[in-house]
Amino acid sequence: MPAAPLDIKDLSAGYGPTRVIEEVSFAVPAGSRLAVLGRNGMGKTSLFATLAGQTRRYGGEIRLGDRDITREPSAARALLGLGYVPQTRDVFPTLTVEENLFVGLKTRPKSAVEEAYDMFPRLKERRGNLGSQLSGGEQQMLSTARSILGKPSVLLLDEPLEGLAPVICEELMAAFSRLAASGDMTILLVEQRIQMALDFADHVIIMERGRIAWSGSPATLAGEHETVDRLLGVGGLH
Ligand SMILES: Nc1ncnc2c1ncn2[C@@H]1O[C@H](COP(=O)(O)OP(=O)(O)OP(=O)(O)O)[C@@H](O)[C@H]1O
Repeated sequence: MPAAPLDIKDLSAGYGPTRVIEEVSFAVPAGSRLAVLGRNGMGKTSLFATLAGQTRRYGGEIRLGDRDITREPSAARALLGLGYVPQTRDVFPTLTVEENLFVGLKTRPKSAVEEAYDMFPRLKERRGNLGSQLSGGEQQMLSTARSILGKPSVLLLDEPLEGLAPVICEELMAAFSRLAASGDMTILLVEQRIQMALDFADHVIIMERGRIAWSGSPATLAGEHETVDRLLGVGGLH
């Protein structure tokens, strides 16, 4: 599937009676890279979970390409091209690394797992190990690789660098950039390492208490020290 645009209008959602996403609207053009930033607890993970159909929606609309997916259940959204790598590392503990990757292939041939091994040589070394035997960083790689193998048209990455060594972070961000640049995927990224997110993204939104408090380009944000201090915390850019 080629990259698709994502269009969000007036989206409000939460958990049971608790609303944590409030009238959020934004559009992400096909093949572009959006960074979603904000301090802890401001709603970044909940926004992605809402896009993936895993929270209770109170109102608003989500369009993926030319389809309205607002009322589609989570599994249908995945089939329609929405890939989601949650912060909680979605690894099957009793399957091997390779079996985990096979699950991500959907209808693609098994030989396509080599794409994951090219991206993460570490996974190739551990292809016969069980998911439960991997380190946190390896689980992170596996969860990300499995989603990418499904060739989603829009990929939601919630803190994909957590637990990874700096050199691997840089390789991974470069790989994400290539996926977006090749027109294969539209990528939305939640990341605490703000500078890395800004280097990657072509557009940024900052969330505060479930709303979008700021939206603009990485270059503009880098010059707005007051915004960075207020919405991301002093010393936010590093
Ligand atoms: N399962 C849940 N049930 C009820 N409230 C929740 C649940 N998950 C998150 N929340 C609340 O929703 C709000 C937003 O949390 P969320 O995890 O989306 O923020 P975040 O910006 O991703 O934070 P972090 O950077 O710490 O991951 C918080 O007030 C949080 O306590």
